[in-house]
Amino acid sequence: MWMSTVARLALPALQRSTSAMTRQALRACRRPGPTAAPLPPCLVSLHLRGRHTLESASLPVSRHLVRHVRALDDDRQMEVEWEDGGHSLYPFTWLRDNCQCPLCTLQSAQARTLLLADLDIHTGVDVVEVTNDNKVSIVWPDQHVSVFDAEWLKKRCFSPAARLAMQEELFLNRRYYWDSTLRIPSADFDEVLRDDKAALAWLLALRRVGMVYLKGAPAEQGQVARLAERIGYLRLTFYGHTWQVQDKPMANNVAYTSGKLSLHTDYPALHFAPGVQFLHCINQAKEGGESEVVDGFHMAEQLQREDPEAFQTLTSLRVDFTDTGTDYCDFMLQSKNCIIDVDADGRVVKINYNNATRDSVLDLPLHQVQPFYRALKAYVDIMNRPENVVTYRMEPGDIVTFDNWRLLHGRKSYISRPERLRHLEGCYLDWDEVMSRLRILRKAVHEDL
Ligand SMILES: C[N+](C)(C)CCCC(=O)O
Ligand SMILES: O=C(O)CCC(=O)C(=O)O
Ligand SMILES: [Fe+2]
Ligand SMILES: [Zn+2]
Repeated sequence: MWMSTVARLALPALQRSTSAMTRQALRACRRPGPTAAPLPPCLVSLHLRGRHTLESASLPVSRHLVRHVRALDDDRQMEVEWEDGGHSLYPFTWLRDNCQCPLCTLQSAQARTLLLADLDIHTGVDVVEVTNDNKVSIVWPDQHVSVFDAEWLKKRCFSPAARLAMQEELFLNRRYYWDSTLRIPSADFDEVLRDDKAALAWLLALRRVGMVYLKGAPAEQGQVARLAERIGYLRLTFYGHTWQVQDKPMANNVAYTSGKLSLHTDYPALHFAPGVQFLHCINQAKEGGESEVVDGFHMAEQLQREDPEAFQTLTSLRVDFTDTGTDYCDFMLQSKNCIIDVDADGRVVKINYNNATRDSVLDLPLHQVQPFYRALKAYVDIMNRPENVVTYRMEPGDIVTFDNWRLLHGRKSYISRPERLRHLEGCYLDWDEVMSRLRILRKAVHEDL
């Protein structure tokens, strides 16, 4: 199994920017150039999805100076002319709504106290001017005064490019797509727990690549919970705070047998499936039990290209999923999910597919049943192509952390030995909490420089 070390590679890049750091961390996943030392043949092809460059994700370091401001009263907008020649427009309504003064904002919570009932969405302005400390001050008709920081305004510019850059900084939605040549980004378990830079590199790669391998954890229960605490808190489900993947009598889930698990995302029986999954190998089988993963977003893109009709079907038809049993407590789940979720702009955002929990109830008109199976088969066939699948074998102490909205994972069947049971411990988190920690770490690491 070939891997690249995210933490170590990320360090020198920190002097530049977060995005440079990501780039550095991810460079490890690329196939080395012809000048590199003799290398294993099976490395990497990643390509970046998205329209803009990595640089736009960087935290701004330059200082933006305001040259001039003026009120465009007819448009009810304020225009800022920047020292570098650029211009930004800000609607009066938005400016009044976002007044940062202690009357309009609860400073301790950085939250708006101004009520919408008290916002005049047709307001004019009396005076706009640049202060001598590079701020913009506005006097409103009722003589309320707002003062805006130039940097703060610049980041909130409404131009398409500025909005795109801000959204990328907040959400890191650009992904590196991969296939079987991926070198799984890897990091040291203890380092990630101890060191903020290592933790940041881990979460950046988890977001961009969708998967990071952590090595060196103790081969005993409790480690995925420690890792979840590093971020915030884990996601409780009916299978418990953490759960033990073992061959169990009267298994309440196909995962708890020694059988093969075809490529799946976990928990499509929930309408909001867990965003992130950790799996820690405590004991591996002597024979079988190897792991497989594919990049579900990349596979969806391939499906869209090769078979647009199937893509259309899987992004529009909602499929029933079901899960009944007892574990943390008794449960009887039903959900309806598209196999491929797209956002309002048609971008793939989440895969929901576990063949084991797909319900026999299929809420489709008769004529859509066969087209649905045809489409699902087309997607699964693409996933199962050897050039798309990454195979690895977990050993005791290994933890795989991955994007459960994006990756599909599976395992080969194994021979179960009761005296030395194969044992993985797993847990879930959600992306909101993971991204929250990522932003805090990014801020802390940048301020530390
Ligand atoms: C591993 N486990 C049992 C917690 C969940 C398996 C995934 C699923 O049923 O969708
Ligand atoms: O046993 C494994 O390797 C994977 C288990 C799994 O996918 C699951 O528990 O959902
Ligand atoms: Fe799973
Ligand atoms: Zn105010």
